[in-house]
Amino acid sequence: MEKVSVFGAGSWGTALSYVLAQNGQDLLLWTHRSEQADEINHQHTNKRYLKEIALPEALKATGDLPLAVRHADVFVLAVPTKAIREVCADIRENLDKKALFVHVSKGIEPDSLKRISEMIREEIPEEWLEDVVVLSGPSHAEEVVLEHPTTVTAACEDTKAAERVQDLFMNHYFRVYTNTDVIGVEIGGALKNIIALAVGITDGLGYGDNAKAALMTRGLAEIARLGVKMGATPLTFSGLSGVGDLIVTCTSVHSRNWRAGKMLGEGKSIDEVLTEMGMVVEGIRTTKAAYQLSRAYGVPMPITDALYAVLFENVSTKEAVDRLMGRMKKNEMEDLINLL
Ligand SMILES: NC(=O)C1=CN([C@@H]2O[C@H](COP(=O)(O)OP(=O)(O)OC[C@H]3O[C@@H](n4cnc5c(N)ncnc54)[C@H](OP(=O)(O)O)[C@@H]3O)[C@@H](O)[C@H]2O)C=CC1
Ligand SMILES: O=C(CO)COP(=O)(O)O
Repeated sequence: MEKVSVFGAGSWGTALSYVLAQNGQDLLLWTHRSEQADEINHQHTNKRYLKEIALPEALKATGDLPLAVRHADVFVLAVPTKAIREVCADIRENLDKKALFVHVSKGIEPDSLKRISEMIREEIPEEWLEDVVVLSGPSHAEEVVLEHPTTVTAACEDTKAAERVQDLFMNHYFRVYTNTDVIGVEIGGALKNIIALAVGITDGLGYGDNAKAALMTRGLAEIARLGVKMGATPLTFSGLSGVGDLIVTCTSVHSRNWRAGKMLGEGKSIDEVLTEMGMVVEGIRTTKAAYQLSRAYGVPMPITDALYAVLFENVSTKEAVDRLMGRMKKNEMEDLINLL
């Protein structure tokens, strides 16, 4: 049994706490809302994020961040990318021992263009940081808490650290693999949200499965192109955190990114979509970061460019699709050959 604190009690932090509590880990879930901690401790629900799901009684929550830091040797960060630095800074203020940091968020920071493991390493002094492991893959919280079979990957250059995380989470419905390609796993997990937004848009516009397959296939090509230029292993993109997560996010009604895209395609504004969603839609900020990354690395990313134009340049969704279809002709394998 390990002492684990999860930071962030949204859908994913709560679902992962469900798994950890069921696995018999000594688990504490931190939320910045103390009334939510009360609900989890006394009613064993987190209705705002997971509706009527009954949480295990062993899943204890707190609104006291210093207590959560003192409690554990393993910290699981489950807040949106935008909140990672703030939560790390609060943890840092209370640290007095080394800890293993696990992050489960899927995004890239615009402007700095940092991946989340890089942000954590910038915020937590080396003397307190045992290592950083990323846990990622096709895994909607709503299905994990129903104990439906789910597979993810734990990535760290140090295989032993990845295996420790594998042992923490693995059970009969939550299967965890390991991987040493942190860059590939983080890039795949973050950038699939862009493609899910784009697929949602085409669904909202009334286009069919041909458009969906086109975006998923060419989306994976542009994600891999960028990822490999950044140092990822090409094969990672055919794994759980690559094509696996791309499939689940582009095809599931649970995906906030897909749902947001669909509403945009139906003609709603970004503000209307975000208000209606009430949960994080990571792909919006990540589109900005990926647009910047494509320029920084000199990698063409036409789908990202089209979505950027919709989100930040007021181009209509229909016009963005027409621009994508009207691009110059090319050989399908042209850039992919270089990945081998
Ligand atoms: N949901 C899923 O199935 C999966 C999500 N992920 C990733 O996990 C990450 C978290 O997503 P998810 O749980 O779904 O998001 P949600 O929107 O469901 O929840 C986010 C949680 O973080 C809290 N939060 C936001 N900002 C802060 C802050 N500054 N300090 C403390 N807490 C904060 C929110 O609090 P409040 O209630 O006050 O807003 C909320 O509890 C994302 O990067 C997502 O891509 C990965 C795999 C699966
Ligand atoms: O990453 C996810 C599933 O693996 C969740 O995707 P959404 O954030 O689009 O809901």
